[in-house]
Amino acid sequence: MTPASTDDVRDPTTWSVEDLLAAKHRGGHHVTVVIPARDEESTVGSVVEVVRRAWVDEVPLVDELVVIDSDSVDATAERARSAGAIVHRACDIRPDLGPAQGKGEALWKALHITTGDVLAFLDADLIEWGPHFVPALLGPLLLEPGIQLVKAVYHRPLLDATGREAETGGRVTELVARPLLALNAPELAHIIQPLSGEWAIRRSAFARMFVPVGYGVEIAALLDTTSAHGPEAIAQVDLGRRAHRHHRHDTLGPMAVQVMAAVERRLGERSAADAGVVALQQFDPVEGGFAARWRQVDVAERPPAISLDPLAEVDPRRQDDS
Ligand SMILES: O=c1ccn([C@@H]2O[C@H](COP(=O)(O)OP(=O)(O)O[C@H]3O[C@H](CO)[C@@H](O)[C@H](O)[C@H]3O)[C@@H](O)[C@H]2O)c(=O)[nH]1
Ligand SMILES: O=C(O)[C@H](O)COP(=O)(O)O
Repeated sequence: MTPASTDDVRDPTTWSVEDLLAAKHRGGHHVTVVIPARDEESTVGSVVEVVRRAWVDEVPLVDELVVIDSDSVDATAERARSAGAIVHRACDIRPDLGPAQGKGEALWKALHITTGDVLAFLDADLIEWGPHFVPALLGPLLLEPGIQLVKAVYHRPLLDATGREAETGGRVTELVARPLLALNAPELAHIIQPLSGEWAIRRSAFARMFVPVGYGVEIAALLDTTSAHGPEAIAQVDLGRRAHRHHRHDTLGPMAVQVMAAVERRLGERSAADAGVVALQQFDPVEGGFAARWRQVDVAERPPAISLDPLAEVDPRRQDDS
């Protein structure tokens, strides 16, 4: 097997926390970590706590730690707040813009209430991971001015019900995202985890993008960064190993639709996605045949945040300077 030797995969052990703090100070950067969370009461508290202890309390690398509560019906918000995060409900941010639900919506809404010029995203369902994720994701943005987007690379096991490693995970990655990139954007085929939920981006770049409200947000950010800045503006960082909660196969269908719709939009193709909602029909085996089950999959996109709020691209601490 060829090792992950693509030239752009950074080894985060080659920079120190002192290097990052110095670069952050020199560049006048303000760093925000955003954790989107929908019904993650069992894990969000520990994700917040680990980041807060390491990078807010002990080392001043992260200036703002925010959880966007994405329509949770469990105790996600309470757990995140008591672990030390600032918590906003996605639906309470700019309610004048109308309702939408999904992971991309949570990240897009974060643009309207956060202050960092550098944004790092972490999923809230992480099981195996570590505090090193944060400085690793931030490194290329703080140390290399030409980098706009940083994607995490990791070994991602598929865990069975007992937590045992059954095989390699990333089912939508392998069956949908990677084939789509091979067909339509071969200049991104070297991205090892195109759908990784752990990524970092400059506010100025993210605020200029159309953002799919659902799980299309990662592939859209990759394609849009490439269109605006070229593939060389994307760095990958090796984070080691990461495990998360797995979806059932049938709930990955809507995720796949959202990833495909985001790519189709960027190819300028007309498709069912133009309607904003795609009806996905799935089938359950029942006695004597199959029962159809319909899922309405939201493939809408939010416009660039700066088109609604010109200040969304500016670190709000600096707005008074102008
Ligand atoms: O409506 C939603 C759905 C999910 N999430 C949160 O988003 C993160 C990732 O969601 P999850 O359902 O765990 O996604 P994965 O199955 O892990 O999907 C992978 O692939 C997706 C498709 O590209 C990415 O968006 C994910 O970040 C990436 O981890 C988690 O913190 C969720 O709580 C929301 O905030 N709102
Ligand atoms: O990123 C993906 O491909 C999906 O989230 C599925 O991941 P999993 O197969 O590791 O659960």
